[in-house]
Amino acid sequence: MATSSSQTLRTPFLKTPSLNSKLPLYSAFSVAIHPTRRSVKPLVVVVSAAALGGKPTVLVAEKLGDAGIELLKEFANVDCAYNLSPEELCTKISLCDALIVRSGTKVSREVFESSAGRLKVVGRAGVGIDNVDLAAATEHGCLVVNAPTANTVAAAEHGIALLTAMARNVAQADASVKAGKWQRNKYVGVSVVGKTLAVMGFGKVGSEVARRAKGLGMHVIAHDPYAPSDRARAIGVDLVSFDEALATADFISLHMPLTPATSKILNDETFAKMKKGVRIVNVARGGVIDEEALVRALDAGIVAQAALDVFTQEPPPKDSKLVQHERVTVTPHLGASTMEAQEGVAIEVAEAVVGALKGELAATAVNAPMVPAEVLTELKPYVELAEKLGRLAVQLVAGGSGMKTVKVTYASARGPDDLDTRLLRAMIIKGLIEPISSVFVNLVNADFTAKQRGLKITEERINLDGSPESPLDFIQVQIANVESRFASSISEYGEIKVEGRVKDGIPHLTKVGSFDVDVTLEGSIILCRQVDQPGMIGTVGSILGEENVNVNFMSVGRIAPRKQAVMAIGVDDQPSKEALKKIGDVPAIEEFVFLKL
Ligand SMILES: NC(=O)c1ccc[n+]([C@@H]2O[C@H](COP(=O)([O-])OP(=O)(O)OC[C@H]3O[C@@H](n4cnc5c(N)ncnc54)[C@H](O)[C@@H]3O)[C@@H](O)[C@H]2O)c1
Ligand SMILES: O=C(O)[C@H](O)COP(=O)(O)O
Repeated sequence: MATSSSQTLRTPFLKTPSLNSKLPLYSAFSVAIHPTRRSVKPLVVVVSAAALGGKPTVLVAEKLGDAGIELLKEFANVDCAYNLSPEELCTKISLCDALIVRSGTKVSREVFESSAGRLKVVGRAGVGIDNVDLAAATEHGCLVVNAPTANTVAAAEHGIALLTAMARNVAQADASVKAGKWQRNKYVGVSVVGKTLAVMGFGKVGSEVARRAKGLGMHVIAHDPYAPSDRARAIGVDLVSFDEALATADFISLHMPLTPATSKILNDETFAKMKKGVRIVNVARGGVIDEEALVRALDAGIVAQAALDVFTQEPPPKDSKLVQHERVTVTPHLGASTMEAQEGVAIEVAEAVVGALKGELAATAVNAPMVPAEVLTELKPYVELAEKLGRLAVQLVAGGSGMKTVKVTYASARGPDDLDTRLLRAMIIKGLIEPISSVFVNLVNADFTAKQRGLKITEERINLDGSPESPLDFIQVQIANVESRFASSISEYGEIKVEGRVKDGIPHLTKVGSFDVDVTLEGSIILCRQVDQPGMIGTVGSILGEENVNVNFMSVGRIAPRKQAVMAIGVDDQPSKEALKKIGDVPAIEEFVFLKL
């Protein structure tokens, strides 16, 4: 195998722009850490900032706390339009960059389709995102953020309020007194002290309910297949199986999300496993209970009482047997409705939406992978390198040869667990796909978009010896089974190959095919293969100079002196067709290609 050497020529008149100034808006990012989260896990969000030319427009489709509206107004045009029909929402959305909702608005696939790519972020001013079609959001590259912490206490307090109100028949007795009656014997309640409460779903709300219930003197158990046992131990709660929870609880309080696995998790079969006379509280989601089965369980005396804040259909039908049931206490989805919680979620969601529109990280993104802040800071220049290598590689593919398999190699001295490559992979996919399609690719939809286009991305690591100071030594992108517009970019194994490194914080192209080169990945690049001979740099340089095209970097990689060489020229401006033709006409130049970054 021929070895190649390289010589680098940096034009002295060129000043190196700062990395940030070179970052395109659509890939700009920074770090945000949510201050109130127990484990701080910022998320990377790479969001189009197409709207940043002017002020973006945020549609607020449900009542949001004033503090959140004020925050949004500092950055965006805010359109507050409540009670929109699904059709009105679809019409309006095409003019909006962001949408903020609570649980009352269905953000369906049609909404994303109607936005025609303009909608970049959906903010859910609360926890549950079951009213947002997450798959459709991801497919459309739309980030979904929520406000996961600010209403936790409100929901837990409401759960406790319902539990105690139910136990003492407060709502029924209140209605009775207002109807002019005085029924002291009818409304004898039950005490909660010493009773067993099963908290189903031991997350944020569930654990706060458990804490409060312990304060009421209840014996608290919990079922949650994913909850850490040390959190339960710290609160003095035993984690038990689903069946054990059902069989031993006097009260059951539901706090799991509505997912395919939890849908109608309380049904005829599971009610039959409960202790006779059990009391049920639901401030999670209506859909976790089979509501007809609950009516049957109430009528059969299995369930003594239920207190419900949430329903399968909201608002529930007026003649709902469940709502009208004498032993059922209901509230209209008020769990998060305290002054404090609404101000909190408004600020939490407004900050996340504004940040996402600016292309920053969102700590509360629900459809983008997590990348810890420190990893992100380190990877920043490599993120740019990854995207540009993808852009270069795809432009080398000859038209009509298709692109099915891409292999990415990361060479690093870091241990395998010490390098998170998801962000890099997403940026390579962005670089590969955007130049050949109208699809906007970001961290949210990169893997999906690649899969949809039948593009198989395989990743490999080369473990290097030496100091693991920098996260990566080089990144290599290879496209297999294609022809190239620049034959010299085909490696000895028959694939298009480009390789790059970060030098002094700047991404460089360091290999094309089997040729070593060295050119900064700024502006655009001309690659020429020529017979190595004196005067070539000058000849091509003066053709570009005559055209007033600024050359920012040049390097020549050659197999051996006076044999074939690849010259890589970084240019700030796009040369005219005539200039490119003149370069092609230089007798010693065997092939050349112009690549836009
Ligand atoms: N009524 C309201 O106004 C109101 C307010 C806030 C939250 N909520 C709802 O309360 C629920 C909990 O919210 P959160 O903030 O505590 O969420 P969370 O994500 O912090 O907690 C949910 C917990 O449920 C667990 N879980 C998942 N699947 C489960 C299963 N099959 N069985 C048992 N546990 C399971 C998870 O492991 C997690 O610990 C959500 O449905 C949310 O939408 C309602
Ligand atoms: O999931 C939530 O945060 C609660 O159900 C609150 O919903 P809301 O914002 O519609 O009150």
